[in-house]
Amino acid sequence: MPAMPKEKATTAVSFNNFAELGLKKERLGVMATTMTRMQKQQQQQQQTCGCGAASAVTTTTTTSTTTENNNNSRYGNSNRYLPNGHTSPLAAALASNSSPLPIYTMCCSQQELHQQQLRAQSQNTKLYIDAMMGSPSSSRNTSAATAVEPLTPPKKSADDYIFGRYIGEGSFSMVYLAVDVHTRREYAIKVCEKRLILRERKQDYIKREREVMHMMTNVPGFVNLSCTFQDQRSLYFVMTYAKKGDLLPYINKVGSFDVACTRHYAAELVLACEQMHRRNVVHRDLKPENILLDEDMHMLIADFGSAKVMTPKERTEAASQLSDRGRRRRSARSSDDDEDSEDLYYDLDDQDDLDDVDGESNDDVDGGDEVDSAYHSCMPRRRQRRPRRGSFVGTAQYVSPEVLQNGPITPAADLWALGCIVYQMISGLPPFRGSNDYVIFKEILSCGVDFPQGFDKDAEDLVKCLLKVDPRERLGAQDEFGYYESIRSHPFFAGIQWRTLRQQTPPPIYPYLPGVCKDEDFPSSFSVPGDLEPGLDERQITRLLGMELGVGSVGGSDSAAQKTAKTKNSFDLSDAEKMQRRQAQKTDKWHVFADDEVILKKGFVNKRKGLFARKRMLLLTTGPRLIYIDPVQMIKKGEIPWSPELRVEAKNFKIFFVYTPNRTYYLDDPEGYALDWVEAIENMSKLSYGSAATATSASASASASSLPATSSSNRSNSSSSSLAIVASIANSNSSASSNCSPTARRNSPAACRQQMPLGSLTAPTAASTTTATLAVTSASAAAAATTTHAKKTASN
Ligand SMILES: Nc1ncnc2c1ncn2[C@@H]1O[C@H](COP(=O)(O)OP(=O)(O)OP(=O)(O)O)[C@@H](O)[C@H]1O
Repeated sequence: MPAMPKEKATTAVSFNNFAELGLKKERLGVMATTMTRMQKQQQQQQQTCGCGAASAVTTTTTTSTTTENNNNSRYGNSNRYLPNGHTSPLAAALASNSSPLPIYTMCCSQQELHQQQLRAQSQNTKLYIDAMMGSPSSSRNTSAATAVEPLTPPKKSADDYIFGRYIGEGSFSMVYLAVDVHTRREYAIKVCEKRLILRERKQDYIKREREVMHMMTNVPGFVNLSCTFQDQRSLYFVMTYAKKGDLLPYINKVGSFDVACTRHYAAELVLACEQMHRRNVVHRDLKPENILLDEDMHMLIADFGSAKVMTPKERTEAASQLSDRGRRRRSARSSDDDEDSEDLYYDLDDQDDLDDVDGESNDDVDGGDEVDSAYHSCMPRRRQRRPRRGSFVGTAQYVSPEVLQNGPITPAADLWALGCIVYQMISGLPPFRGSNDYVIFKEILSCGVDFPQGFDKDAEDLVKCLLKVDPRERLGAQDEFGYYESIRSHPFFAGIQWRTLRQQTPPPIYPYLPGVCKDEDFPSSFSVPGDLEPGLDERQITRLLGMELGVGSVGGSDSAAQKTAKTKNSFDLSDAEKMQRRQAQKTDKWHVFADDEVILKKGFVNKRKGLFARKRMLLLTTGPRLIYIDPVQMIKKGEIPWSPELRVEAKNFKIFFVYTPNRTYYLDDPEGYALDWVEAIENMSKLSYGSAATATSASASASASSLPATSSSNRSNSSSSSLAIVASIANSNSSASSNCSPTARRNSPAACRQQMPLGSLTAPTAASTTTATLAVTSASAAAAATTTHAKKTASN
């Protein structure tokens, strides 16, 4: 999920590293003993080497598919399960790791020696991973010897779960939905490949994630870690399954949330921050992708790989460092005792990789434009990662200025992220955007936040209070430890019942469209376009009622092309007609964007994403395709993907929505041809996918046409929309995931083979519900708009 390299590559694990890792004392002690034993054995082996050169000996734990159960093994409370009185599975694992089997003992050349040392180092690293997760070999040995076998909980292994489907992937992990064969409970199981962890040197990351997940298990609002185990190839984290996926696709789908919805999720995030911070955990990578949603649409915070667990001393030191205004980032670099201090340092003076600072990606084939480009850059995926000389913990768009400047890490870093996320929920995009990290970082340090028109004023104030460059000035930073009174009492949160928040049903996800009034069919801001001809002739009526078939809403300058288009009302063109039309449109300046297809309809629209809008020329072609073009730069910006699931809905004469499985496109035709567009797109859909694709829509349309155009009907439209949004995202999640990705196949062919349909795992009616709901919504909205128009015409 996170796209940025989160940490400096750790050196191969040596004994000294353990101390840096801040392991608990007893664990450190046991590890020390083990490592000393290993070193001694190596020395002994070296002594047996007769050539005088130091030869390395590697050891093996004779790994097998035996697994080690760490179930319920939170340190300190699970001793009764552990063999030989060890205080943790880690200790038990390490202590029993005392009989490594020598693989070889041989005299060797320097080169061989080097290779052997590398192998030994890697083996030590492996042992370290074993130690983190509980060593399989050690557990086997120990359990054989132990007298307390009956107290050992049943060992878990991959065989205890049915792996249902692929959910997603991280840098070195795959996450699957699985069912415990004994309890039938669903879990998300993160399977981390040891090979990749070693290669990427992510041992610390994994250790930290496990440690913090343990700390946050059973805390409301967090993904529980049910158990961990491992086999020869992988480490397994068995976690709460967050059924509704992460927050980002929801924002993406509706563009942005309405205020009630934003308020609720922001409040849940405040509670989560309180829970973490009172445990001295700073997440450091809060972002919509790391906010998962449970079945009831409540937040579950995940992904603690970047988290920092602060000791009280560190907290005090950070606080005092914060007050030292004269401290500059370069001097901080040498003195900071944060284990990640070098990782955190991002050198903004480094011009080495400042290519494309002003560049803008035009190659957005996924249906994006420059807003989307910014958006996509806000969702840095792994493939967007670039190796850097200095890196940092977190994700570019949400990283706080003090993290960028290598300042002391305090919980206020998460409050900064909270401000970014509130901004994104309301507006659709994070506050700091840019074509590359450098631009984003400059934006962050200058804290130049623009609030687009329509941004809720209380939300704006809250965001401004949270996005303070000086962490001490951030709202909540001076509050009582782990209780953000000043945030809770901000006017934006008025009405929030904090104590029962997680028991309440979250508000449905409504798009936030200040231009679309929910209580009237025509927003008061509607103004008649100046370039329309006066009168109410047949053509105007047709335009107003949206009955004109297949004729484009073309601006004045394109009226010739419009006349050409008007000659055909049907999209069902013969080959000869197509050829003729193509010939005729060659003089049209938009023709070059149509890839030699016939342009059936075209017109300027404002394409909205959250509160942001861009003017675009929209083309409907015989493809069928919906292509949008930047009319200033004359660049194709993207396409709305066609599929049988594509649906279209008119909100009023100006605004229409195009629903696709993964995104809703909010389009605003300033000339008021929204109903034309709906009609044309539906016609094209019928033509491409048969009447079945639109049959539901048509029948719903017939029945919905008798619906009164009241505000309540509008509200129910919105409600249907939002339900559909949840259903369709959940559905698209499952359908997208049900296809085993290439990476999944590559990494876990067995798991992919196991992708059997698990009846209890899927929501079989989701697709049909979504389709029907959207169709009804579309039809009733059109009916509402038409009826109201008729009323207005009559009154005129
Ligand atoms: N408990 C869970 N329930 C449902 N989905 C999950 C769960 N945990 C992770 N996922 C999903 O699985 C995907 C991969 O998650 P994972 O934690 O492996 O990687 P990541 O955190 O995205 O990336 P990285 O490991 O690089 O930080 C994500 O898309 C995430 O939304």
